[in-house]
Amino acid sequence: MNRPIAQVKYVGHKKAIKLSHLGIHTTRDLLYHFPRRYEDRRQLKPLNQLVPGETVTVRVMVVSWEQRELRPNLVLVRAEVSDGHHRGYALWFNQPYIKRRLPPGSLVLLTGKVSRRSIFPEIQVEEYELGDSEGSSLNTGYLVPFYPSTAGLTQQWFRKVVFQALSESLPFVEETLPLKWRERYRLVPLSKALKDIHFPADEEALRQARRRLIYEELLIWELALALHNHKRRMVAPGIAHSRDNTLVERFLRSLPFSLTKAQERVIQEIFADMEAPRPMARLLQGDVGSGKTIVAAAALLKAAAGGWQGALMVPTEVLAEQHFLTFKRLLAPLSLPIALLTGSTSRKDREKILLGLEDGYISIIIGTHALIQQDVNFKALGLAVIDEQHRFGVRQRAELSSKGFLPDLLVMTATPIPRTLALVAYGDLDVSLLDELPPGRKPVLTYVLSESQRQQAYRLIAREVLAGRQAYIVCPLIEESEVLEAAAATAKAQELQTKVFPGFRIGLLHGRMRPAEKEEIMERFRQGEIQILVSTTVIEVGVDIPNATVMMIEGAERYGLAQLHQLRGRVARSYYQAYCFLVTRNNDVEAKRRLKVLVENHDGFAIAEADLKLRGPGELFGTRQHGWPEFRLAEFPRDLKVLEQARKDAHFLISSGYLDQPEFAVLKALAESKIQQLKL
Ligand SMILES: Nc1ncnc2c1ncn2[C@@H]1O[C@H](COP(=O)(O)OP(=O)(O)OP(=O)(O)O)[C@@H](O)[C@H]1O
Repeated sequence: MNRPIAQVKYVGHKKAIKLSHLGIHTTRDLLYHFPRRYEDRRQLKPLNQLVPGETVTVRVMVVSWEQRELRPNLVLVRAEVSDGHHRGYALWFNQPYIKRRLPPGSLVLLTGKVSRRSIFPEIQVEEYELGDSEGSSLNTGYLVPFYPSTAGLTQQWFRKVVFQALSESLPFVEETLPLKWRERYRLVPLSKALKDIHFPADEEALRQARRRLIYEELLIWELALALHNHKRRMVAPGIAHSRDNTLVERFLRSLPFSLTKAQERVIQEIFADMEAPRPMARLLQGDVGSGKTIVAAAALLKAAAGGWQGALMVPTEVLAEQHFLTFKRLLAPLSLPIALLTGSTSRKDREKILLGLEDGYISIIIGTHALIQQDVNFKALGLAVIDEQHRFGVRQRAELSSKGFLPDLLVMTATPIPRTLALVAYGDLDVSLLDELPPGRKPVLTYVLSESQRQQAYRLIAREVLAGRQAYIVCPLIEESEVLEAAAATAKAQELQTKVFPGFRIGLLHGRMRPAEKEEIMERFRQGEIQILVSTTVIEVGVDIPNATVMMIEGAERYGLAQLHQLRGRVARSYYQAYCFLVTRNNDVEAKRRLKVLVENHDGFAIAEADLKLRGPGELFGTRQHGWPEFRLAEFPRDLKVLEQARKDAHFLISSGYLDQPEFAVLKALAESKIQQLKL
């Protein structure tokens, strides 16, 4: 199974390089490179039974060719084909060389979409295969696999090589699940599952193969997380923070408000964990504006009061700066040394800070991923807090913790994640919930507007600004182009300043600005000097300016619901009534229907569930690489039940000691290599 792929027949050096681009280096990798779809080629239809609009595969002979230039740069090549009884046509566009590949008389399998202009059907060919070529039996007559591929590797070649690799290695496949375990869930053996996932005899065989492989994939994932945490907790005792809360209590009394019940409860849960000698691993979930910052401050302060250092890592510089200012203000009476470290900290300051962290002078450090760079060392890191974790991965979390010796870990997220999904993304963390907003918060009045109705929003913005409040106007999301996004925001700000709000002070914020510029703009907005802030989504997470009461989002249909809820959360942070306008294209009925969810719901969890159903978990977390694990077969929420079972099983296998039995050795090794791969 672990043989280099180049040793498999038909592969060779050149193809091996191509395969490596797909992450395939060994036979095992190839066998775990699963088809992305299958095509039912068990019954090839005769040409006279084709229905326009359907995608079919037919086996035909090429009779003759013709070629026509339909317009400049559009060449049609058309073959008359026959299935022995009936006539039809096969079409290719701009591929005149096809004629040479398939001279009259060639037997060929054509896959494509059917249309009918005359009495004979036409097939616009998406794929063709020589019908009598070597290995053709792999390409027809059953559920035919289609692989994720790359240039220069055809589907036929893939099928041939996978088949070859299967026949060479199936006898040596090491079963990962002992018979008894498989019987419990009625799972097929691994060798059968691997064969059937590539070349299933029928739908049922495919279903069983997938069931088996999904369970295995999730079990290995859960085992890796559980083993990692188990070790973390067992290897050595963690830090037992001091039980003396004098300083924390003084701090809490100094706040201009009293804590909500939920904040009190959550702080107690966190403190109990911190005082215990076991390393804390806790996820704090709280809807936007529920007051997570105070909770983090209390925990960091508790660590610092007992002589340990605390670190708070956040995803953006804007946010780091904001938290730094808040903490400085909140903790000023306690005269604790606090520092800010981001990518734009000057070299001189950075050196000073690194020294302060090493000799223990700095008690609390706030920063971006600049905190996990190699040369950052702590004297005694006792608590690591990570805010907005879905922007980081499991790995960054581990990197920050590794700066101390088993420090307590608190992960905070504002994206309300359904409990079960949190398990996938965060693994084995205990969960605390801030399920209450500070008193007096009114739901944000939310309206969906067409572009042609935008004047309504402008009128309300004018009214609010005149009353002393402030507004955000967020420009449309342009994926993968910060440059275009910045340009659009700049143009928008100009238009608003000259045409719509000439009397108001308008500011501009986008991702292409230097961090110092961004900070300055945010500070001027915070001070009320800027009245309307035109921005890209850089303000999405965590920005806290209670005087802002209007959020207008252009091109709202481009955002996920959970993301819009985040943005709207920027204006629900005070006693003032706040407003949110979601502007979409005229007549986009579908978008309007989707956005209605936000008009009707103010609870982040309900919105996240709705978003999950509509767009899938990758979107819920922003983009794919943001900490959401990639699975080969498992999909969420579809496979949540299996995941929960796998999680229970992983814990049982570890706590019962079964995992150390020889029959589970293969499984354990796979889980351990997963830990390596994740760099936990
Ligand atoms: N118990 C409370 N009573 C009144 N106001 C509070 C309370 N707790 C926090 N606040 C205030 O509510 C606002 C939101 O708090 P905070 O920024 O901590 O929210 P958050 O949970 O981090 O939200 P987000 O996810 O949007 O960043 C802040 O202005 C904060 O000072």
